[in-house]
Amino acid sequence: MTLDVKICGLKTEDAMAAALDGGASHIGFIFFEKSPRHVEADTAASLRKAALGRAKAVAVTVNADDAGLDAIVSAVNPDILQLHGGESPERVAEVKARYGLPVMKAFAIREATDLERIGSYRGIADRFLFDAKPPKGSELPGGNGVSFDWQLLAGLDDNVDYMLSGGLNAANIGAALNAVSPRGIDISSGVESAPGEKDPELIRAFFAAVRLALETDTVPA
Ligand SMILES: O=C(O)c1ccccc1N[C@@H]1O[C@H](COP(=O)(O)O)[C@@H](O)[C@H]1O
Repeated sequence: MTLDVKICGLKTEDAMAAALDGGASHIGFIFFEKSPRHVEADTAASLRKAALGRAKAVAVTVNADDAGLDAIVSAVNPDILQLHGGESPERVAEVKARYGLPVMKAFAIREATDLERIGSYRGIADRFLFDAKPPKGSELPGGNGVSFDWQLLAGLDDNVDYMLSGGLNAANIGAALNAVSPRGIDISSGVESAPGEKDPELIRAFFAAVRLALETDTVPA
């Protein structure tokens, strides 16, 4: 599978095994206490061992300070930091320099103008992640199972490296990959039986749907 696939919000060994056996290129751990997917650093450190040599471990944080990031990086030794809050370009640069790790910067998208913000992060963030804006009242900046209009990304130039995220699941991934050509996709609540509860069967079904989509002619090259 040349498309990167990130299964995010992993908390258990059986979910990790389903993600890795399915062919995940990235596995994500959420460090955000309000999330039902939040894990302590020592749990993530233990889980990530199974991914060594198989998938990249992504630490997902939201406006984390240096002390919080220090604790995560030293315990988990992630391959990538995903910054899913309102981190400025200067903060992204600071984080990259402090840890020497690639940074994936998340952006919440609802309308075309939301994409204008990526301009000041180009050359700083290593990759972008496009997620939907959280629904009103949600305490979570991500993991809401909400999609946005993928066509908004169709005009991006080819060298914008991004992961598509937000409300993806086995039923809609074919349409998503037919609409746009991300270098990676990222899923969390679409492979859960309840908030924060990953379902290995749904993980397997998602990979099957991705493979089917990639095999069909409808996916742009
Ligand atoms: O999943 C969470 O709880 C979460 C909390 C804080 C920041 C990001 C979070 N998840 C990210 O949300 C997107 C999409 O999730 P979904 O597939 O729509 O449920 C994904 O990038 C996660 O990394």
